[in-house]
Amino acid sequence: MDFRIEDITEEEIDRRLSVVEPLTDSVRQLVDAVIRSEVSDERLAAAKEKVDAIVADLREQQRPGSFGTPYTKEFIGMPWGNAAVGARNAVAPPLRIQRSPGLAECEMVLGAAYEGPGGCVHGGVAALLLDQLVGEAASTDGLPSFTGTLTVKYLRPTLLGPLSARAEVTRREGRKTFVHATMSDADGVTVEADAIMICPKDFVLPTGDALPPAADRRLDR
Ligand SMILES: CCCCC/C=C\C/C=C\C/C=C\C/C=C\CCCC(=O)SCCNC(=O)CCNC(=O)[C@H](O)C(C)(C)COP(=O)(O)OP(=O)(O)OC[C@H]1O[C@@H](n2cnc3c(N)ncnc32)[C@H](O)[C@@H]1OP(=O)(O)O
Repeated sequence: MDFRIEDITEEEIDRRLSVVEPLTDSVRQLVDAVIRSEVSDERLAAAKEKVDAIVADLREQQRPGSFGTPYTKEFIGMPWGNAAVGARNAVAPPLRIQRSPGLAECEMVLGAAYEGPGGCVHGGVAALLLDQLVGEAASTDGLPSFTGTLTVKYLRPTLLGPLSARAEVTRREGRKTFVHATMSDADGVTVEADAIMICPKDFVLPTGDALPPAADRRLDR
């Protein structure tokens, strides 16, 4: 696992985010436009050439492998490649997660890129987002934890559009944290999930440093 330390200031994090977040948002727009475009085949083929040119430009300098999750020395996480919340990852829906001890919640608008059954949110996308939230709820207050078991119950179809989600720690038992999560539309809960989150045995940071107290850790900016 990649938890490298990158010794940069909060100002530098903000500067980097101010460059990459608008780019990521434009790529999200591109994904949505490709799905829903009704322009001619010729214009679609021309768009491919333009996109290929941008990809070639960006590939001139690439890091090997994935982005990983660097932390600053102050333990601010930069999970910018993360599939659910990565600031550089257009696959991740645009989320702003609010965190408080044992709780993580967010509002979002899921569009065409997140479709499963026609007009509805893909069940795997709902599970992805709830998995992220249960991880954050468990890790903001207590031990950093990985998902051991995630049980997802789809109560009724979740229509694409404005949604909210929430995860709350219900109980802790040693290294295990139990979390309950829901996704809701304007009419109430559509998906609920229960997770057993586990802090790995003898957890130490790869740097060898002791884990800082929960209050001093921030999952991102
Ligand atoms: C500031 C610096 C912070 C550094 C960051 C560090 C860590 C980062 C962690 C979190 C990051 C923060 C936020 C996260 C946000 C989102 C996360 C998204 C969630 C994910 O996307 S995460 C990826 C998917 N996830 C995995 O990739 C896990 C793969 N797996 C393993 O890494 C091990 O398998 C592990 C660790 C799960 C257990 O390993 P282990 O050796 O510690 O377990 P052990 O045998 O000692 O069992 C101890 C007790 O847990 C019970 N138990 C064991 N396994 C269980 C299971 N699966 N389900 C239910 N209960 C289970 C036993 O029954 C026993 O219970 P009892 O004590 O009652 O007997």
